[in-house]
Amino acid sequence: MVKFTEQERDVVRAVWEKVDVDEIGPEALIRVLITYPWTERYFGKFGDLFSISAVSTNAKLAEHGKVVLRSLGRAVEDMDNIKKTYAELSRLHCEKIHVDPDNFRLLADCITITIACKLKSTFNSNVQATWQKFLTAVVEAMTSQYN
Ligand code: HEM
Repeated sequence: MVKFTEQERDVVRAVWEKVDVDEIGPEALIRVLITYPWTERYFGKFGDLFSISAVSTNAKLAEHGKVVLRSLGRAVEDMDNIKKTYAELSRLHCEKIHVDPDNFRLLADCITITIACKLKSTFNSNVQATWQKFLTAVVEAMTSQYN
C-alpha cells in the first residue's frame, strides 16, 4: 500500500480543491484520445470520434470525462484505501471493457498535464511530484485486478 504523509495529503487535497471536475474531466479524456488515437477503439458506442474536431466536440465523451474525474474524487477522499476503492472498477475495465492497463498511465499523465495547464505556476515541481505519487497509486489500483 502506498503511504502518504500529512503534508502530501494536504498537497493532494489542495490540488483537488482547485479542480473543476466538469472542465478538467472532458479536457483530459479528449487529450487522451487525440494524443493516443488507438484509445478510440474502446469508445465505439460513443459515435463519431474520427477526427480531432469530432473528438473535441463529442458530448458523450465529455460526459464520460466527468464520470472518470468524479471517480478520482473517491480516491482523494480516502487516500488510505485506494486499492479497495478501485477493486470493482479494475475488474470492470479488465473483464468487461478489456482496457489495456498501459492506458491507465496515459490517462493519468493527461490528467496531470490538463491540471498543470490550469494551475500554471502553483503546480510547481514539488506539487507535481506529490500529485503523481497519488495518481500512481490510482493507476496501480486500477491495474490490481488484472492477472
Ligand atoms: C484512472 C483510470 C480510470 C478510471 C478511474 C476510470 C473510471 C471509469 C468509471 C467510473 C466508469 C463508469 C463505470 C460504470 O458505469 O459502472 C468507466 C467506464 C469506462 N471506462 Fe474507464 N476509467 C479509467 C481509465 C480508463 C481508460 C484508460 C479507458 C480507455 C482508454 C477507459 C475506458 C472506459 C470505457 C470504454 C468505459 C465504459 C463507458 C460506457 O460504456 O459508458 N477507462 N471508467
